Amino acid sequence: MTIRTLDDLLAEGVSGRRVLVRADLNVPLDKQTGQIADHNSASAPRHGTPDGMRIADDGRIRAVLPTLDALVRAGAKVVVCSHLGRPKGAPDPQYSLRPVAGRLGELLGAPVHFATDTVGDSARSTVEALADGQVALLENLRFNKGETSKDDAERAAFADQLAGFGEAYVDDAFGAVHRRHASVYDVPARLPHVAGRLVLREVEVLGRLAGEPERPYVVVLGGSKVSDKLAVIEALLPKVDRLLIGGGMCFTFLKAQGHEVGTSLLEEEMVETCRNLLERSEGKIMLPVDVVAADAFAPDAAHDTVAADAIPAKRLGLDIGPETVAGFAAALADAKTVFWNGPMGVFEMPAFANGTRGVAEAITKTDAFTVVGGGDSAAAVRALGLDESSFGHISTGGGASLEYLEGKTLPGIAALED
Ligand SMILES: Nc1ncnc2c1ncn2[C@@H]1O[C@H](COP(=O)(O)OP(=O)(O)O)[C@@H](O)[C@H]1O
Ligand SMILES: O=C(OP(=O)(O)O)[C@H](O)COP(=O)(O)O
Repeated sequence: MTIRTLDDLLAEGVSGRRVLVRADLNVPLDKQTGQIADHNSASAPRHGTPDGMRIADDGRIRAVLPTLDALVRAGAKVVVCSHLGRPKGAPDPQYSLRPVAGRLGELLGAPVHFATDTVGDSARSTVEALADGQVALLENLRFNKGETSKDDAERAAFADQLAGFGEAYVDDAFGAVHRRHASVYDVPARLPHVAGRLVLREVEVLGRLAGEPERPYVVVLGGSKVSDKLAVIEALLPKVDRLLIGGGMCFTFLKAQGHEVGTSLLEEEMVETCRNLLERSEGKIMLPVDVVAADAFAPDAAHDTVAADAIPAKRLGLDIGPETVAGFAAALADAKTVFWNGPMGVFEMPAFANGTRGVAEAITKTDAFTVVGGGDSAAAVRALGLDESSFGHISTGGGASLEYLEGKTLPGIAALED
């Protein structure tokens, strides 16, 4: 099995050819409403649009620049596609990629032509009008049911339309390679396909962790995509020495231990799974002993640190508490390999950012090989003003890197193999 690379495609010559690039431009956005405090503007300048959405962190846009720059310099007509957020298969203005087109143009130093639909009239005319070395961005892939459909025929019909925009396909969307979606899985079957620079680099570095990581190997999990990640824990447990669970992930486990979690993020139908995992974990799983519980999901909500087994009924846990941070730091201290995915709390609100900051700092203090994965986790590192160079690798994919570490064959990687 081999995977051809962007360099192979460039060697064939792409001048004047239309190249379809699947990128993961799923950047964190916030609204200019003051709802989320602008605590990170010093380290991460925001890029806004008149319609009110701002890019809180442009790391995922920057990550795809090496691939796009190379194609532009080689004179390709570059058609970029991506998802943003989780719209439900129909246009939804809050998930428009328009602000991303603006920022991508600034970073590339040339305007990016934005199509207001994904495969409709606007996309067709935008792609048609591209000159050599120009870049177009299509509107959010997930505005179309076919992108994420479980029905093969529905995905295929959408993939046929998308593939019509390229003579070759480059996958540089590492953050989405674990998704069996039309643009990731079905389009490469229809076009000559290669891996972009970002995908290659991610696979190379994460390969170090997927093989024989130096021990102790500690994995830290948080964030809010609870059901996605619970599925991964089972496979990871035998490979790790310790698994520290915070963020929105921890409440389903606390519930499984018999504690009430108030109105915290909870996957009721996964409680039994968590109970089984705890029973079989041989003591490897560490959960919070205290949490910061608030009376609302808001930056100015009243909040207190409470014991993890005493969360008041009307409150929700928005961060791990200081005792937990100290315990997690101790569990990390002798690690030789660390993988961290998912913020420990709602770090976007300063009142609930201390857990994420504390655990991130503890990770940087180890002499381990450290990898941070995930759009929001990487954004948190930058937003909290942490030194990016003190981590071994900052991956653009959270779910993708976790599934890669599991040793799974990922649909988006398999689709590139010849
Ligand atoms: N206790 C919590 N309750 C609700 N949301 C949380 C909690 N802790 C963290 N989060 C949220 O999780 C989000 C990131 O989750 P996720 O997408 O899983 O991470 P990543 O993008 O790094 O993979 C952040 O926006 C953060 O606000
Ligand atoms: O943000 C992403 O993943 P991550 O939060 O696991 O890093 C990717 O863009 C994939 O998005 P999805 O989890 O909605 O498929």
